[in-house]
Amino acid sequence: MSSRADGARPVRVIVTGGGTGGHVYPALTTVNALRAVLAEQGRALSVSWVGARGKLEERIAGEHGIEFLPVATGKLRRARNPLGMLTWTNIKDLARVPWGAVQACGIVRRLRPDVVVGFGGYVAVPVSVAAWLCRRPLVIHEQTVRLGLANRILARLAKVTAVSSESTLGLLPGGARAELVGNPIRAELFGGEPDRAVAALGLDGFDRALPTVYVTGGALGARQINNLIVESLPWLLKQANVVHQCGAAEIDRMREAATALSPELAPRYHVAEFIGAELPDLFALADLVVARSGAGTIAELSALGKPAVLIPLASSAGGEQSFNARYLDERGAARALLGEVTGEDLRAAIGALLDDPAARGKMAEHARELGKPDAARTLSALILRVAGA
Ligand SMILES: CC(=O)N[C@H]1[C@@H](OP(=O)(O)OP(=O)(O)OC[C@H]2O[C@@H](n3ccc(=O)[nH]c3=O)[C@H](O)[C@@H]2O)O[C@H](CO)[C@@H](O)[C@@H]1O
Repeated sequence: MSSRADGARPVRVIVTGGGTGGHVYPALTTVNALRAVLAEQGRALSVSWVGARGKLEERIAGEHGIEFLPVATGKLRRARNPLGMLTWTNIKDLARVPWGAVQACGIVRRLRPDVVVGFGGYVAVPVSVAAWLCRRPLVIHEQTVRLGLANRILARLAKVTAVSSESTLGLLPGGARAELVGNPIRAELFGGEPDRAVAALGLDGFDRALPTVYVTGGALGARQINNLIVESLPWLLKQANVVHQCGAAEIDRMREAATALSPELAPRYHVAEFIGAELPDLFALADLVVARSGAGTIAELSALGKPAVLIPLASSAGGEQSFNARYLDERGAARALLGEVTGEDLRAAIGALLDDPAARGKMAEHARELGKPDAARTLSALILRVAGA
């Protein structure tokens, strides 16, 4: 097995990771950046994505012409049943991990990648272990400020753990090598145009003299945020237009709630289950964002310099979303609403920012200071260095 990529043939990379947008989009963005960097050097990329069957990564890899290879995977849960014992599901999931590692070993042996890059999610565990067992160089990317459970284990096996935030550097286990790169975000997010969002989403009823608030619950939507917004809509729409991404499971309930709005306010409200290709333009249109504080969302808000009110998912692994939200809040880059959030809390936070464009401007500036718009290229350079390319 050759240990270094030579100049003549394509650089062979296995990426792995998935489950949610927070892992999948950084992986996709990095593949695109690797392709671009290598093309500038007149070289090609040969890439395979190892993920879990039926999850977001399979669809996204397919849509972007990336070879997809499935392996078995299971959730590594810390929580057990109330008696403190492992449940049957825990045991089944645990048993799938070594089987996934056996499958992943077969893939790594066959493809002989120059480097394996893990972006987190349960599926990254067996594939990263396989890279280590087969002595292929491993790079781990951590999106969150806190180090996830899987990546804390895998960091010891990796040549380099690439982190998104400076404060993560101190959290790595002894012996692990870390470099700060940021969290890769899709290049197209930087090219948004407000007027295109109005046309693409059909926002003709919006009052363009008023600010626009973009509400997002993360790729799947967030019931808590949906409830808070529905309760606050009659107040909010008097002073702003609202685009509300609510998740597929809640779209009917949200449309039903919107029928109660007065004819004067209703045209200022647009609800969607998911924002696809319109996202760059919508970010450009938004004067304020109300969001969950998943790592992908906060990386985007920072890189784009968007003022935000963050409502973290309190039960995210290790309270990671609360940590993210607090991190931005302490740096003046967002307003975090922690613990039990009431409609009144949300209205106070939104109202303070809508009434004060200068405060929004300052918040946007602080957000931009934390942003790392070059993360994808920095990470690509690191990956190619580890690959010996
Ligand atoms: C519930 C859960 O476990 N969440 C985790 C998950 O976040 P999750 O994947 O839910 O959220 P993130 O904020 O990290 O990423 C969401 C991504 O989806 C995109 N998007 C969202 C809505 C939409 O309509 N269109 C769209 O494109 C966002 O722009 C972003 O790129 O992985 C993150 C990264 O490890 C973690 O920080 C989160 O705690």
